[in-house]
Amino acid sequence: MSILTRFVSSPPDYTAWVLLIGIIGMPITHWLFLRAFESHQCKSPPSASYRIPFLDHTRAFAEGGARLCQTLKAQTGARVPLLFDLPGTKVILLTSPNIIRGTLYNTSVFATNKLRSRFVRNVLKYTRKAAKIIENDTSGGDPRPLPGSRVAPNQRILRMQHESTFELISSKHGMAAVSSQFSRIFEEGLMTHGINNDWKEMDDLFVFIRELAGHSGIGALCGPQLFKEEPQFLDLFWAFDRNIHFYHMGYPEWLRPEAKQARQRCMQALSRWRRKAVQATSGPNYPKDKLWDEHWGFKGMRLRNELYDRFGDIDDTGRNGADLGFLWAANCNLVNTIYYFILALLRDKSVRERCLEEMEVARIPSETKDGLPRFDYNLLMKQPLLQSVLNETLRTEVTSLIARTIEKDHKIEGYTLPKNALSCVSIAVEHNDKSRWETRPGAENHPVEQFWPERFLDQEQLKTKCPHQSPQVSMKNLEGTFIPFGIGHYMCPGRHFAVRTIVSIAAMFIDSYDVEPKEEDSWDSTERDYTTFGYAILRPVQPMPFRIRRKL
Ligand code: HEM
Repeated sequence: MSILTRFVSSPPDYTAWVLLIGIIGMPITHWLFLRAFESHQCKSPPSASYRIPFLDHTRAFAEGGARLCQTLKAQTGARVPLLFDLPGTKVILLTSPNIIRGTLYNTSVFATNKLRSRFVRNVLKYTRKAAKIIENDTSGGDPRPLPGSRVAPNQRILRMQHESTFELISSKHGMAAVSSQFSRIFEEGLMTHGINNDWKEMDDLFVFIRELAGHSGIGALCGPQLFKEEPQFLDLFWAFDRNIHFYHMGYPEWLRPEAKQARQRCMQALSRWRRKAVQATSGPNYPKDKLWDEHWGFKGMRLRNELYDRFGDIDDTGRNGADLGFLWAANCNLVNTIYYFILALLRDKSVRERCLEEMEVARIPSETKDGLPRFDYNLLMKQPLLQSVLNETLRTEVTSLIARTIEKDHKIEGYTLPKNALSCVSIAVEHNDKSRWETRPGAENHPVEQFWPERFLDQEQLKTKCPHQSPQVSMKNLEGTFIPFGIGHYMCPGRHFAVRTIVSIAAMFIDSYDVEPKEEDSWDSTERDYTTFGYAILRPVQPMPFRIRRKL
């Protein structure tokens, strides 16, 4: 009897049937058993702490600012993913280096496109169709598309933005061009204040630096024409920055007319600026290789406009939004970091003097008429204390939230992160985790809340090994813990430009000017205005009246 006939014989051949069911059923049973075992092993993330269920978490994310900061910081040190159950969305807070590395590097599961799309629609006023282009681009910014992505090469808007803007600003020549324009505008601005060898009293150090650095940041990227189109641009820009959470949440504009007006006027000015730049540079004699000119500012701004020509759905409003978004990303953290870094150097005489010694190593002859100093940037950046103070400034001040959507169920450290939830890493939480920062060698007596300028110096080398050698910066065990620019594929594309610019500006300023607070204790205020928490570095609350003079 053939095998097949044994299944259709009468009476039935029960042995054959039992064998067949066993052969097919065993692997299935095995698979089901494994699945059940795995899901039993992988728990759902526990809920983040709250006082009033549901309400506390919803209110924190809806309101943002100080309430969100408090709610997130209360979870510091959790070491497991924590769930915030919000109406219609689950947000999973990811903490600890293992979990952060295991998620943010995994770009096929932890994606940015849907969140970017929401941001450009709500904050930057893209049309639905234009936002869809961003949403559909799952290919990432690298030359090779991310695994699993099938976006057509001519629809890879992220890649094109990387090529036109981010790679250019990170390149040796691009970075030097924009950074030197930044310094030029900053120094010209300083000169207009007429500060000489006599003390001059001023109202607020933060406003003073922010004006100078804001003009420089926007002028270095867009050239001088934008401020001619809208002399109030900087004030409107900072008003836009203050309202970023309001826009992002999609609240109706009529609730805050000043927010509506600030964004509208910024975008109108950008529209006029771009139209004029196109007109002035469309002739055949325009030197397209120039990295910087008076019309476009940075070449990347012109290339961005040309790239949008390839996307019919990105109209004038979309381009205004795209440019405003880029200006915002470039300046919202940079400008305030310059302020806090300069403040850290001014506040502590011993640190300032040691940093001035380090700067001497990098000094090069100044050729400028104003006598302002010049430094070799590469040498400046190698100076350990300067690096440590800058890192400590970034550690204590950066508050950004790094958000992704979870594209499929993902298991990590015994927990299942559910598909369609939102994952979120809080830089402020990671930068304030005592269990990681206070256990570093030599850091036991330096609480995370404290600004400790030497935190990033190798304390072991300083104290035990070679106390006579000049100190080294140590980033040991900080991967996934110190993340001011994010981590992984979507890390900040402006980070090299930012560091170079911050250090150059601070060195020039500290070397050339004496600055004193009018009221001694105002130097130490750590009070912050939390309005931009999660998006950008916070502003100080108290004005800081000061006196300033050119060094003798
Ligand atoms: C102290 C200064 C800065 C800090 C602390 C900072 C921090 C960050 C962080 C945390 C992110 C999010 C990364 C992620 O989602 O994984 C980011 C994104 C970004 N940053 Fe920066 N940034 C700074 C300066 C700059 C500058 C100077 C530029 C431009 C010249 C810039 C351009 C951008 C852009 C365009 C993005 C979005 C990238 C994307 O969509 O993939 N940033 N930055």
